[in-house]
Amino acid sequence: MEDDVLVRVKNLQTFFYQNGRCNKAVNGVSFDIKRGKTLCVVGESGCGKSVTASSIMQLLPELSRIEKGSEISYFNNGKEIRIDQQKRNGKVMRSLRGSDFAMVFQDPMTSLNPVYTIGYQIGENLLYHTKLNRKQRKQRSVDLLRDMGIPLPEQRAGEYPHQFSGGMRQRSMIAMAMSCNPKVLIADEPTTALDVTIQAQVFDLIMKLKTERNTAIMLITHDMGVVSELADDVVVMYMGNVVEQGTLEDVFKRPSHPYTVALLRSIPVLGRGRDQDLQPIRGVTPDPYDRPPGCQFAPRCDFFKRGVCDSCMPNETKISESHSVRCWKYEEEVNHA
Ligand SMILES: Nc1ncnc2c1ncn2[C@@H]1O[C@H](COP(=O)(O)OP(=O)(O)OP(=O)(O)O)[C@@H](O)[C@H]1O
Repeated sequence: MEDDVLVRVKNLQTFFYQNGRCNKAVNGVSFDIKRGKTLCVVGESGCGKSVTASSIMQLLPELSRIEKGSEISYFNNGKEIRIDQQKRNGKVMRSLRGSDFAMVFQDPMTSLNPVYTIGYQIGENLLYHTKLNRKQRKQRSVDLLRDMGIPLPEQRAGEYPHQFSGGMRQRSMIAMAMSCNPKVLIADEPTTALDVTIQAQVFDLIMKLKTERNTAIMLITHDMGVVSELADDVVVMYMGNVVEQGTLEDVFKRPSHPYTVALLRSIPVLGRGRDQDLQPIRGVTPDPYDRPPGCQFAPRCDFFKRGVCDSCMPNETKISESHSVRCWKYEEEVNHA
């Protein structure tokens, strides 16, 4: 095992069961989260980004289940901790969450408790995961708020979430997440509720943590512009599958899955010039409870389409050491090479 892999997700399948129907929300997802790297997971709404993150943190919504055959391995000083996904080893996960792995959610107001001060809420995480006494916890909470760029941290630590602006709440959430120096920070659309300038400040902060503390970042976004600025590695998801993954250069310079190509053509990307011709992706995503049997993107694919695409799901094919694609075009090329 390479030393820099901190989380390895292999064939993750997380399904929802409702009224006798099944939604294969995450269906065979594999990737690594590596020390000091930013992995951006990108794809349109409902493709399974958040459910993948919740599966890694073992914080799944009701009605969902991680299926047999799924593997998530956590690495601590090179030692592998594998959680039995069926038994969900709560005690081990609780000790990992907050100390080794932390998560920042889309809307800080849903994660912050309105009746406790910000300082108290940061201190609570320290209480569970460190041996610091009350005074030390208080001091560390103030230091963390200062590190996150919150002015007058001594005073702010004694204030309540409603007294903070949206950007400051998100910074406090990051302070809370970083309180025990986690090795992995999962940020699920952390700037959705913020305006553009504050978004940039929050991303700057996350990137500072990556460089200064060598934290591994898994950043979930639907914004290819953000990906192009921040990612080292990119995972592109569509309807529960990883359709393409590779380094930033692989995915942006040599996009290979028809969905990635369409996604890049449909959004303005910095550096491509003013005359870029934007083309929306035709069609809509299918009903997640009634998915097509073959490639999930086949009904909308304009670039490459064979009969097999409608009937069978392609496997992931490696097209270079760092770059893989789930598309029949590449599977056929590799098999016939
Ligand atoms: N609590 C839930 N109950 C039922 N179905 C859910 C729940 N959460 C997610 N799903 C379903 O799981 C699938 C994946 O959803 P997920 O939230 O992971 O998508 P996403 O890519 O994160 O989208 P967004 O960018 O909108 O957050 C979708 O089909 C969604 O409807």
